[in-house]
Amino acid sequence: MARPGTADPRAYAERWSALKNIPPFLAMIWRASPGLTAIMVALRLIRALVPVAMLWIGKLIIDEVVRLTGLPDAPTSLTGWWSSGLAQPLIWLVTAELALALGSDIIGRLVSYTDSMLQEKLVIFLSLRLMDHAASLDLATFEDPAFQDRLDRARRQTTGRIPILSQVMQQLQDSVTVISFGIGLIAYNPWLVLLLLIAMIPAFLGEMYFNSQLYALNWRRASDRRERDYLRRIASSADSAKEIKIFGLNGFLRDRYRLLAERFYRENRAISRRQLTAMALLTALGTLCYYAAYLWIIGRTLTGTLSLGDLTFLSGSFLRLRGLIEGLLTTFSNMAGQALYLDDLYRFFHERPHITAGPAPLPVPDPIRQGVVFENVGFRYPGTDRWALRGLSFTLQAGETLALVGENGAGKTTIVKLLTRLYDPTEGRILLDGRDLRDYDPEALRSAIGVIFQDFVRYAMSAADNIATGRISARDDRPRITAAADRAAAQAVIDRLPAGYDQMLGRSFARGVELSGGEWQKLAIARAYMRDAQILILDEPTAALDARAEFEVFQRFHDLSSARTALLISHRFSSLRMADRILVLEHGRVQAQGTHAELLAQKGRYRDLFELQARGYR
Ligand SMILES: Nc1ncnc2c1ncn2[C@@H]1O[C@H](COP(=O)(O)OP(=O)(O)OP(=O)(O)O)[C@@H](O)[C@H]1O
Repeated sequence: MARPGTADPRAYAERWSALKNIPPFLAMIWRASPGLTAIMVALRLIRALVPVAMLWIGKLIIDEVVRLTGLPDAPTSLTGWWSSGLAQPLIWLVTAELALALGSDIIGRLVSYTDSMLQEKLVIFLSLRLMDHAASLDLATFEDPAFQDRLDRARRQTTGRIPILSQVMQQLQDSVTVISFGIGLIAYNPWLVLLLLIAMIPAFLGEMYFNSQLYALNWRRASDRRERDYLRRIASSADSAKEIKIFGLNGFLRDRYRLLAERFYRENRAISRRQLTAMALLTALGTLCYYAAYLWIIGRTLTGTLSLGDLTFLSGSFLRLRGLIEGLLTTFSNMAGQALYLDDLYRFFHERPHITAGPAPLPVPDPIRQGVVFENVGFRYPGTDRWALRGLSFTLQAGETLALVGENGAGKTTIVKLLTRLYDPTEGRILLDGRDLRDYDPEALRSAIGVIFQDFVRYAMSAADNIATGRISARDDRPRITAAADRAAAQAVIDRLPAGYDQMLGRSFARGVELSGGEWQKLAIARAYMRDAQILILDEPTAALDARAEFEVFQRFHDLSSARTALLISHRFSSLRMADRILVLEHGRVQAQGTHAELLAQKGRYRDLFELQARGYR
């Protein structure tokens, strides 16, 4: 890693090449709202030409005043001027100047208005794209920390990079203004423009350099920043407040946060200080050049080569040009800096899922006739060397309820992830009705499976929506939601809520009601029933349920799943015994299988675990 503030030539070059990101960004702005973009460009173009027009009319006014006051028989009173009609052209000029000034104000307001509307449109457009794209990616991608960094950066771009829109537009407008002033100046003396450019370029390059340094620093710090944000979040979130209070973790979290934040601050400061001195010198150079040109113009006016009007126009143009070019170069450098960050957004958008439907995916059989077969399946999580599953073979027959049992880390949840194609096996294969899972469309496959994970999501939404997420297309089908709640023994939970099915749940929003762990779990189980899926998977669905609730849930599960293929994961033997068959897993392999009675008779691992649990109840 480069020492903070040290020159990183790669970052400098990257900055220039990042400008290539601007055209696709403009294309996105256009796609976000073609109408507003067109209006914005038109308004800015008009506005761009106003300054030169105003200054030129100003010059004409001064020259006219000088000419009129120099007339041998010039009137001496205002009424005299009025009645003589001599001042008529002057009045027209002043009126034109006034009209331009008023018009420019109005256009300025319109530009701000379209700017902010367009920004809103762009945020919506980018956020929707981000959400859609994130949803299309593999779970493995999400579990990769490098991807997390990229996602974090991209997420910031959806709102953080919005100023680039105004910058690009302003740049366009200012360039047109600069060209219009430049043409005026060149007409008098081309060297003036050259002098101006020479004065500006060092400051511009300096600005570019320091911005690239700051970007490089931010880039390197993405993962630290994520940790910093994470610490701040857990130290101040409702979910963690309980544990942080009880364990007195605040000091520990604060210290870690401060350590990271201060390191970031120090590195930032080092660059900013160097920027301060260097840029002060380079800007002074610009000022010197401006005064050199100013002297030249004054000299030419004294010698009579230029008129008084020319003097105002030229010195005004020069001053405006200097400000404009300076602004243009700084914005350009900023824009190039912002464009670097756009890289992160594009890189995220270019991320592709690997688990996709083949060219001619098979329809998922309905009904499933044979079931699922794991054939010598081995699986390693990406980025790890350890086999989570190895040489795993078993069958889940159609219509049967199969239970998985095993100690923590035995690989139970991993089996579910493979079955739902959140991951593909590293070796071996999984068959559904004799065909590899990869031959089916993953989305169609997932919609045929109802699964509730241990770490199901507690949506800060209404109770009805929390159930409807199991089949969001049936969100308005209240009878279906009620039936699912009933099957999951969740009806009583809903009945106790002040607003019933419409009750907002969780603590995130006003009027939200928090549920107990078991109550949430019942809603999650209802979610699985919403699906009407061919294969039902419950991954430790009853861990938070009390004994009576668990009995009730399983009784219903048993009644309802008699004709349905089901996979049940549980540590509780009371739940396991209702399965048709039980698979005992150990270190990612099948250690034994059979019915509850058969396994007990085998005097193996299952019986040991059963005895251990039973002893606890005696
Ligand atoms: N996302 C992941 N990345 C890397 N390794 C993982 C990941 N998820 C699980 N593992 C590892 O894979 C192994 C199997 O995990 P799995 O979650 O399938 O176990 P389990 O049997 O469901 O355990 P539990 O009873 O605790 O839920 C574990 O050793 C775990 O450390």
